[in-house]
Amino acid sequence: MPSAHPATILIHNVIFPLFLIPAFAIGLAYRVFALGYPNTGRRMEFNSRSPIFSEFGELLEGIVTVRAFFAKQRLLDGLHSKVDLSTQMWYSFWMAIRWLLLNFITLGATAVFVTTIFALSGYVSAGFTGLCITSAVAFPSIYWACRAWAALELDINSVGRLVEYEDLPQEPPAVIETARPPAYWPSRESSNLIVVEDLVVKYAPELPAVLRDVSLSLKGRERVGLLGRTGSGKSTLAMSILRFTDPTSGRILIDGIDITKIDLHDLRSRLTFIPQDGALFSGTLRDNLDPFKKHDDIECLDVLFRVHMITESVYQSQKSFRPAAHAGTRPSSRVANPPAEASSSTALSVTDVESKAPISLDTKVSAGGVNFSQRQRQLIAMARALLRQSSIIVLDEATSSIDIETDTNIQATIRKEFGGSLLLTVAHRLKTVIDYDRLIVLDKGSVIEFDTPWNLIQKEDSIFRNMCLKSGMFAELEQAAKDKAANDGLV
Ligand SMILES: Nc1ncnc2c1ncn2[C@@H]1O[C@H](COP(=O)(O)OP(=O)(O)OP(=O)(O)O)[C@@H](O)[C@H]1O
Repeated sequence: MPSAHPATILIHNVIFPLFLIPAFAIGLAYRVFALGYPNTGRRMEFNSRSPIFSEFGELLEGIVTVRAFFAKQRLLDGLHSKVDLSTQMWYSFWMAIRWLLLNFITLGATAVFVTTIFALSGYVSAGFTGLCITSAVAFPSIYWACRAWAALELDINSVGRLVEYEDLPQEPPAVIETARPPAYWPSRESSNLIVVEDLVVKYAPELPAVLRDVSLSLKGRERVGLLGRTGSGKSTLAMSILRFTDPTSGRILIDGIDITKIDLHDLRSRLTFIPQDGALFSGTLRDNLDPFKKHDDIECLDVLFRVHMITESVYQSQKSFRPAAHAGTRPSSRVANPPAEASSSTALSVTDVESKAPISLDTKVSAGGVNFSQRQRQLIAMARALLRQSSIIVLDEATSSIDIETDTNIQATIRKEFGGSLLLTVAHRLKTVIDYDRLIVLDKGSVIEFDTPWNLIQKEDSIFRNMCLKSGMFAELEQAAKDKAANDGLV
């Protein structure tokens, strides 16, 4: 093989670096396109798609409200515009991909062209030219690297979100072995069963206080109504007792124990909460009533009957087929004597079963209890509370979606069955709580009135009296409050 001419070698060594100029320019162009793409293409499309899913999910959750307010068209238009935007972004995304591919192919062709020019000028050996051209032809495959990189970035974003969720403030550990309350806690005989001291609650450090310096003391076996305008903090106070929100300052003592010092499981297993919309899980009705299988079937049927979920005829027929199924559990003390009001003619005529098939303990419950109405879910929550017989029961507007007739029956059941417990009811109906022992009236997070219904209704400038006057049932409420006070020997 003839050796290269010395002049050629000189030219190679001095002039060849000239090739670096177009190589640098082409490399820079690749970099600009490659870095620009992930910021524009996939992210635009991704960001415009997630609002559709979240809005659709919210829409399904609130479909009843949407229909009630005839907001279907407005929300549909909103959803359509989001779908339009996402489609535009999707189109732009694919156009960006094509644009990127076109640019990369052009850059690859430019690189081949420049190499060829250098080769033709004789400055580069044939072998080196071949190597350069082969490499330049492969340059557009950077395109796939770009797409993979963009996909990786988006996936890493999802991991980033998971890491964020990991850093969210957590509830305290479920079990604090060193601070377990005694088995008899909380005692229903305590004269200071719930004591709230200077309680301040905020939902977030930057938000204003929802409860401000709330102080009160509730006795065992007392029935206390919690009243106030919307947003006054009734639910927050009720939830604070179960530590759904922790105090910003102040404390809540239950039968002498600060509830922040014991574990959540102990606290919540000793109290009963009947929420507005009782949560149910998938399984049978029996599983929902008594998940830990502590009661026999007849006790479960008994409580269903007591809350008017089943009629007396259904109760009697199912009872006869069900001996006490769970050996070793305590026998029902109530079965022999069905509740007085349940055996009355009113109870006999009440049919609370909304479906035609009679409800039994084996009735299937779908996840979330969606095959039961909200009213039935509340009744089941009440039946569960009856089974548990806790010394503290918190009811959050538990009768708000129940018709007047059923409400009357339920109220009678509550009075009879929960007599041995401290009952704290978040109420919207004055009638519900007018014969309670005491009423708490909240306004803007502060307790402004706390007395017996009779004392409050008599007070000329009391907010409770004003509420009664505005209800249009003043005379009836006043009489009920007076009867209650007379019963208690207060008048
Ligand atoms: N999760 C939350 N995050 C932030 N603020 C909240 C939250 N829940 C309630 N609030 C605010 O706390 C205040 C009190 O709400 P709360 O639900 O306790 O009042 P309420 O008297 O029970 O009202 P309602 O009668 O409408 O149920 C309201 O201003 C409400 O906007």
